[in-house]
Amino acid sequence: MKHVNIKIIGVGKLKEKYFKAGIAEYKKRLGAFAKVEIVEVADEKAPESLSESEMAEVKAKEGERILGKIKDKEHVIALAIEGKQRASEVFAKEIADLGTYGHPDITFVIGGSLGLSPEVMHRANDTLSFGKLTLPHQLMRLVLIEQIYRAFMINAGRPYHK
Ligand SMILES: C[S@@+](CC[C@H](N)C(=O)[O-])C[C@H]1O[C@@H](n2cnc3c(N)ncnc32)[C@H](O)[C@@H]1O
Repeated sequence: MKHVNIKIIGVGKLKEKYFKAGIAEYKKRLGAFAKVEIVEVADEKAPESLSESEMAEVKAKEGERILGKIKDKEHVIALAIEGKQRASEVFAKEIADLGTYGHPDITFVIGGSLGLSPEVMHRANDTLSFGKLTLPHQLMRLVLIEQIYRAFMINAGRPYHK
């Protein structure tokens, strides 16, 4: 498989030590296969009392920050509950194919507590859903990086994936 560059863009600073430790571990493991960058953009305050238009505003502001971190050449995969689900083996092959067929810069985007803006969804080349369950965006980073690591292990034919 050709070399690929993985970028994960998330909203807000990761606070919990246990998420940080898990992500650091998979980032280290993934480093054997790919360049990995984790980018955090600032979140907007989103109290319970926001109106529809205020919520759209929060997503739009966070979305602008996300888009500011994405270059034209990047293949963007937006994480969304209503996005496309696939088996880990299929996901692994997609990553390998992107590397092989000229899209080595793969960027995953995880929304904030209210989700991703329409502008970010529009920029995305693809979507990825982990099912109908809503995962907290911080935990999503950990689950995602494990699945990316799993994909590389599958592609390398290594005994990790069962
Ligand atoms: C707390 S969720 C946002 C929930 C928001 N109501 C929505 O529908 O997007 C924060 C982010 O985590 C990611 N996320 C959470 N659960 C997911 C799932 N099951 N599949 C894919 N992405 C998910 C998405 O990127 C989402 O924008």
